[in-house]
Amino acid sequence: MNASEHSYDLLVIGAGSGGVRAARVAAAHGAKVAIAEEHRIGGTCVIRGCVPKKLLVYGAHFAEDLEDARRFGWELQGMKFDWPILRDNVLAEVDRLSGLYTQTLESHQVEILSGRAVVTGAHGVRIGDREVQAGIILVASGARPHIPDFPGYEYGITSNEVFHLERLPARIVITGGGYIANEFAGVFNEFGVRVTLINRSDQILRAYDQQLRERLLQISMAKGIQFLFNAAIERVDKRADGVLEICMRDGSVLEADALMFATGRLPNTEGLGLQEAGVDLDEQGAVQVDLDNRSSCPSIYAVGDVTNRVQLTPVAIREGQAFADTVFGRTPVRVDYRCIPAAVFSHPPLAGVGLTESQARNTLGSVKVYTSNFRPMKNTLAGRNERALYKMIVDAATDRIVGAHMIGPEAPEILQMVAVAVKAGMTKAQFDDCVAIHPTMAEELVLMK
Ligand SMILES: Cc1cc2nc3c(=O)[nH]c(=O)nc-3n(C[C@H](O)[C@H](O)[C@H](O)COP(=O)(O)OP(=O)(O)OC[C@H]3O[C@@H](n4cnc5c(N)ncnc54)[C@H](O)[C@@H]3O)c2cc1C
Ligand SMILES: NC(=O)c1ccc[n+]([C@@H]2O[C@H](COP(=O)([O-])OP(=O)(O)OC[C@H]3O[C@@H](n4cnc5c(N)ncnc54)[C@H](O)[C@@H]3O)[C@@H](O)[C@H]2O)c1
Repeated sequence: MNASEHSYDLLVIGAGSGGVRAARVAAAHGAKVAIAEEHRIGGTCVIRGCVPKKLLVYGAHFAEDLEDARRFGWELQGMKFDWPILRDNVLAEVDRLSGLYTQTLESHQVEILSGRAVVTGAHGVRIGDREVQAGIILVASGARPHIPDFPGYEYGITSNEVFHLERLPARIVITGGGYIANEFAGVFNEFGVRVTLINRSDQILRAYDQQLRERLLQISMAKGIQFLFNAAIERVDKRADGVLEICMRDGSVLEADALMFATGRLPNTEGLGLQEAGVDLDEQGAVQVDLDNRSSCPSIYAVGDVTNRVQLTPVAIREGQAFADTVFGRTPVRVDYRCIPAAVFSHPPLAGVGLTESQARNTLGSVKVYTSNFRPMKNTLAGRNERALYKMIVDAATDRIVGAHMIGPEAPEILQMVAVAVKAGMTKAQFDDCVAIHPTMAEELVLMK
C-alpha cells in the first residue's frame, strides 16, 4: 500500500453513500485517495433515492393535511397542486446536496475522477482513457433497478426517471410490492393520480410484520389505491394516442398513462471487470465479501448495495466507515447487522425493528405480543378514519423486547428511538417504568397492557 508504487493508496468506484464515506474517512486516516463516479456525486440516495423520495412524500402529504385543516377551522380557497414546482424544487435541493458531497470530498483531498471505471486487474482501474493504479480498490458501485423482461418493457420507467416526469400521468400502473412500489403508490395517489399496484404474489412488503402489512393494505385501498395480486404482465403496447395497454397473463388489459417498475435492484457489476480480476460474484452479480468487506481478490473490497446484503443507506455508510477504519485507520471494525431498523415511507408510514411476531414464534419458546390499535387524536378531530397500530414482541422467558413494529403518523421518527432500546436489550418492564408524555402517539409504547 505505497502511493509511490501505485498512483493511489485507495481507488473507490462509486461516489454514493458507501463510497463517499469510505473515501473521506480513508483520506482522513492519511491515505491518498481517488474516487471514480460515472453519474453524479452523491449516488442513489442523494440523487434518485431516499432524499428526493422523502421530499416527494412530504409534498404529497399536504393533500391530506390541507383536507384535514378545514376541521381545524382553516378555510382554504383556490388550492391547486403544481407538479413542476415541486419537481424543480426537489431537483434543486438534490443539486445543492450533491455540491455539498463534492465539497466534502475535495476538502479531504479526495481526487474526483469523472467517468465510468472498469477494473483491469488486482490493482488497476481504467476511467475513460486514464489508467490508474491503487494499493486497494473499493467497489461501491451500488445497484440499478431490475426491469422485468417482456415485450414492450421499454415503455416503462423506473425510480431513476420518476423524479423527472414532465407532467403527472392521469393513471399509473406500478409493478412490485416492496418499498419503492408502496412509497410511490402513496405519493402518486396523494397527487390525485389513479394508481394500480400489480404484485406477483399475494403479499406486500414481505419482510414486515403481517398485521402492519394488512393495515397498510387496508388503508391504502381505502384511499383509492387498487391492488392486483398474483398478477403478471405479459406484454405492453403503446397506442398512437400515447396510452399504454398493459396486457396481463390472465387475459385482462389495463390502460394507463405510465408504467413504473419497482421490482428490486441488481448489483452494478456488469462489465466492471471484477471476475477477470479474481473477484467472486454470486448468481445475481453481487460481490461476495467476508466480514471485513474483502472480496476473493485480497486487494479488492466492496461495500453497500453492490454486495446485496442490506440495501439501505445507513448500512452502506457503516460498511464504508468500517472498511476505512479497518484498512487505513488500523482499527478493526465490523458492522453489526443485528436489529437494523427500517421504514417504509408510505401514507401512513410503517417501521419496524427486530423480530416480527411470526419470526419470534418460530424461533423463541414463548412469546408475548402487546398491541395498541388506536385512532390518533389528530385523525379523530379531522374525521379521518385511519387507525395506527403499534406492536411489541416480547420474549416471555426474559421479558426482553425482541421486536417493535408500528404503522401510523411519524412511525419512522418514533421507531428510531425504540430501536435503540430494543438493540440495548431492554425489557417490557423497563418501558412500563417510564412515565408517558401526554398527549402523544408515542406514549402508547409505555402504556401497552
Ligand atoms: C427510490 C429509492 C428510494 C430509496 N429510499 C431509501 C430510504 O428511504 N432509506 C434508505 O436507507 N435507503 C433507501 N434507498 C436505498 C439506498 O439509496 C441505497 O441503499 C444506497 O444508496 C446504497 O449506497 P451505495 O453506496 O451502495 O450505492 P449508490 O448510492 O447507488 O452509489 C453507487 C454509485 O456508483 C456509481 N457507479 C456505478 N458503477 C460505476 C462505475 N463503473 N464507475 C463509476 N461509477 C460507478 C453510480 O453512478 C452511483 O453514483 C432507496 C433507493 C431507491 C432507489
Ligand atoms: N424506505 C426505504 O428504506 C427504502 C425505500 C426504497 C428502496 N429501498 C431499498 O431499495 C431496495 C429496492 O427497492 P424495491 O422496492 O425495488 O425492492 P423490494 O425488494 O422492496 O421489492 C421488490 C418487489 O418486486 C417484486 N418482484 C421482483 N421481481 C419481480 C418480477 N420479475 N416481476 C414482478 N415482481 C417482481 C418482489 O416480489 C417485491 O415485491 C429495497 O429492497 C430497499 O432495500 C429502501
